[in-house]
Amino acid sequence: MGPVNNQKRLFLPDAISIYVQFVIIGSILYGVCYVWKTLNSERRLSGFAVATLAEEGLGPKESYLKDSNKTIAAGLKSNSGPFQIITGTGPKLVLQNRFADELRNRSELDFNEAFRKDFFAHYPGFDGFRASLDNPTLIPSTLRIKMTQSLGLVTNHLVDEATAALHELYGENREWHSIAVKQHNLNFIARLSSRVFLGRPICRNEKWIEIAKNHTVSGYITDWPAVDSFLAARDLRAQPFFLRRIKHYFMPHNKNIRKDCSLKLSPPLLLTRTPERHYADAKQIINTEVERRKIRAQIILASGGKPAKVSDAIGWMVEMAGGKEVDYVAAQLSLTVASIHATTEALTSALLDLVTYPEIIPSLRQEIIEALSTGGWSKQALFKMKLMDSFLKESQRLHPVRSAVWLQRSYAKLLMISFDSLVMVRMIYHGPIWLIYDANTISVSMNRKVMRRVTLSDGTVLPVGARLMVAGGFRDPKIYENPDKFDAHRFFKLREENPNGAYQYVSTSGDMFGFGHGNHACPGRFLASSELKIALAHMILKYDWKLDQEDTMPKFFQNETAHMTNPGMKLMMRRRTEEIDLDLKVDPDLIDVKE
Ligand code: HEM
Repeated sequence: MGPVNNQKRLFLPDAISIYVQFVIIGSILYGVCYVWKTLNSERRLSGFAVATLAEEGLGPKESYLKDSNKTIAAGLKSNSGPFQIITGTGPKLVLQNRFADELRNRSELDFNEAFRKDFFAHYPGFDGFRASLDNPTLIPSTLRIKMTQSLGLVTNHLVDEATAALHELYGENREWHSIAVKQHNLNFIARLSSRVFLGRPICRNEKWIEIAKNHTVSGYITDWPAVDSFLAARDLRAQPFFLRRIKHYFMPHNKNIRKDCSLKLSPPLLLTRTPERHYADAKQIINTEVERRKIRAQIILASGGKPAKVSDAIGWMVEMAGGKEVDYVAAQLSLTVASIHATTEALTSALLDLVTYPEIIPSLRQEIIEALSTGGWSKQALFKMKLMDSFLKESQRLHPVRSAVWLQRSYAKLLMISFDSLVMVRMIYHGPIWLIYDANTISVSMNRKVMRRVTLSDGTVLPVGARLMVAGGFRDPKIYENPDKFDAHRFFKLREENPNGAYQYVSTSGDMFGFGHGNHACPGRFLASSELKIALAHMILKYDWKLDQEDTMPKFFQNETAHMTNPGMKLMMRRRTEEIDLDLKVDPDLIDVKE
């Protein structure tokens, strides 16, 4: 009898132990399932035309990656009903603007799920995106219920912070000088937002401000700071899906957002992640503050007093969570992702409009003076700034974060921008290319995923699993007279003719949804409006602004369907003497506000 072979086999050679065979076969099966699942989700949707820039010899995916807006514009021109575009993460439906109202409150459509795939929430480093996806209702409901109720209280805190931050960030220089305006604005908005999210002293803690900015808005394209987590996601989308899982370890923006997130071996030989740096640092700062507050509240209660009314998001979230286990650190990071980038963009676009149309400055100054002269800062004073409201809405109409067409009034030089400077900011890989704005730009919003089948009024069936977006009517000549003209008074006049609140900055409608529309419309827009009005009131009364004629770089860039102001853009400014005193004389915690 020969030797007995005790080694059991599956399909692999005897020499490989049964356990290793299980691992190998399991991995192969996992790989096959992953490829099958992904291929399935990237398959085109049957029954919907595919938009493509065929006249430029491009296929659907190349068309979208080269110029998403032109591709969408082409689709809208040649289709009267919904059609699909082929993005880096598979097909998406584009619906004509007439469907916006019909879809706005459909419970079959999910907002968060629309982003899960595009923002790689399951990859290391994308913690900010993951936090909002994992707990989709806490933040919107905290903002909708608690923050909106406390806007009066918040106003004084924002004014207090604006006064301190403006002096530190923009300075007192009375000579004309040039500044990289977006970077200043980013710091300014990070300070204001952090005051509302975390209160004092954290909003002035340099480490926290760095986290708040870097988690959403850091990184570099050549020498220009940009939005790291957004760029990391964008780079990944441009990769073939089967390489993403490996390549993300080596891609620059992905490496940045994963900083300190190194792999290490721990028993029993499992690969684990060390905590993400932003998260670990934020946890230390926020937990210390939560402890400090608990102790203060205990002392006040013990002495028979009543703790003060909560005026920031830490307190509101605790109240909303009602004792449930919540990761407040992840929630704070998620708030910064949702708010700081968009509000910085809005402020920077508004300043650009201000220097491009300086004739509006005297009227804005006059309105601020009148609004504040009868009772100082309050929610009501902000409401009285109706021209400012209209100016902000017009700025958003022409430059929504999700899209815009830049009216090149004073920028003839831009048209001569050299090919070289575009190449300088051309994206690595075959990813999207930054562009200066052109008239083909189309605004899209209302990103949703179909969770249950939806039949539209025209009979079109939206299949389960499809992701969709709706085209806006921001420049529709049937809705807006001279739609390409910047008219700071446009919404002021419309508001006078229709006093139903429809034309306020924070109102959304089926054609103009810079803040989205329907049950997922931006719940932070009321805060954004207050922040922007307070910031601009200070900036307009305390400083003169003008274009920097030396700065010939493009003012806006396009990245897929998102649009952003140039992070390197420069403006000229100098300190002036304000007509009225804008600064609070009393600690906002001591001002009694009736909401
Ligand atoms: C000017 C600044 C801002 C703009 C232009 C903006 C724009 C938007 C847009 C377009 C959406 C999608 C809505 C939809 O698809 O219907 C959205 C959602 C959201 N925004 Fe904003 N936003 C701004 C500021 C803020 C701020 C300051 C916060 C936080 C305080 C915030 C928190 C959110 C949240 C949590 C959502 C998700 C809502 C949900 O899940 O239902 N945003 N925003």
